Amino acid sequence: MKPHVVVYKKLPEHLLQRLQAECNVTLFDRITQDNRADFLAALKTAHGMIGASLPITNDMLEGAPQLRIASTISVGVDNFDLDYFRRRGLMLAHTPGVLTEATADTIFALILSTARRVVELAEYVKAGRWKGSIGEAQFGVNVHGKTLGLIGMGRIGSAVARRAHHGFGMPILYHNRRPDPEAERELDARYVSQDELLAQADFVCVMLPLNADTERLIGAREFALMKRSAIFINASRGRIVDEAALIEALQDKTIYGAGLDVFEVEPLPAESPLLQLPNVVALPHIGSATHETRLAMAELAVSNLLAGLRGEPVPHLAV
Ligand SMILES: NC(=O)c1ccc[n+]([C@@H]2O[C@H](COP(=O)([O-])OP(=O)(O)OC[C@H]3O[C@@H](n4cnc5c(N)ncnc54)[C@H](O)[C@@H]3O)[C@@H](O)[C@H]2O)c1
Ligand SMILES: O=C(O)[C@H](O)CO
Repeated sequence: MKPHVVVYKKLPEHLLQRLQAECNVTLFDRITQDNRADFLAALKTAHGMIGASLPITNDMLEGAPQLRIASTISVGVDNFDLDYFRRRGLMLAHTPGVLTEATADTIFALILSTARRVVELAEYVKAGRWKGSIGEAQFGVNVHGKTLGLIGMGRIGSAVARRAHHGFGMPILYHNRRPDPEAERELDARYVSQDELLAQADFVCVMLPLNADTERLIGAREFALMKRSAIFINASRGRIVDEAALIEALQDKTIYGAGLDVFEVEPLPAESPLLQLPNVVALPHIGSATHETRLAMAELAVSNLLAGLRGEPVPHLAV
C-alpha cells in the first residue's frame, strides 16, 4: 500500500506528481483557520508530512500515530520540538545548503540598504521630494572597509563573510560555538567573544538557529555594548532578539540602524513601532525567496521525504 503524505504548503506541479507516483497525497496549499480541522484529520493516517511556515506542535503530532517523517521546506527547524522527535523516534528532514547563497545575498542587501538608506531615499524620490542636489541630510555611511561582526559562522554566516571579505574589503570578527579555522585562513576572520564583537563591529549580523540557547540572545545589554554607529542585521529568527529592546535602541539612537528580515511576530503587525523608524529596513522574511532557490528547497524536501518513506538514507536529517 502507498504511504499517505500530507502536504501543507503549495508545491510545484512536477514535485506533486513525483510524490503522487509513490504516495497517496492530501494537499493543502496553506493551513488557515478554515482548513485546520481537515489538516488535523488528514494527519491521523499520515506516514509523512511536508511543508513550511507552520508551527507543528506536539499535540498535532500526537494525532498522527503512524507518522515516520516530517520534511520541512526550510533549513530552520524551530517550528518543531526536536526532543519530541527524538523521543518518538521520528525523522525530521530539512533543506540546508541550497538556500545559503540566496540568503547571504539578502543579508548583503540589508547591509547595503541600511547603511546607504536605499529604501528611505528611493521613497523620497518617488514622493517627489528630490528638488535639488542632495546634502548631508541624505548621506549614509560606508560599507566597504568597515568591520563586520558575525554571530554564527555556519553555512550562511560564512557566505556573508566571503562577500564582505572578497567584495567589500571588510575585516571580519566572528563568534560561534566553536572556532572555524577555514574562515580564519581564507577570510582572515578573527574569533572573539560575543561582547568583544558587539563592542568592535560596525555591522553586527546574527546568523544563528533559534533554540533554547539563542532565544533572546540579543537584548538591551547587548545593544548598549554596540557602537552608537553600529548597524544591526538579523535574518535568522526574530525571537533571537528582544524586539522591544531593539526598538528602544533604535528610537534612542543607542545604535544607528537595523536591517531585519525576521520578527518576533510574522507578519510584522501594522502597529509595530519598527515601521515608523526611518533607520530600519524591514523585509517580509525573504531570505531564500528567489524562484530558483525556493524550487531547489522544495526539490530537496521532496527527495528527503521520499527517501525516508522508502527506508533509504535521508540526505538531510535534522533529527
Ligand atoms: N531569513 C531567512 O529566510 C532565512 C533563510 C535561511 C536560514 N535562516 C535562518 O538561519 C539559520 C542559520 O542557517 P545556517 O544554514 O547558516 O545554519 P548553520 O547550522 O550552518 O549555522 C549556524 C551556526 O550557528 C552556530 N551557533 C549555534 N548556536 C550558537 C550559539 N549559541 N552561539 C554561537 N554560535 C552558535 C553554529 O555553530 C553554526 O556554526 C537557520 O537556522 C534559520 O533559522 C533564515
Ligand atoms: O529557515 C529557512 O529556511 C528560512 O527561514 C526560509 O523559511
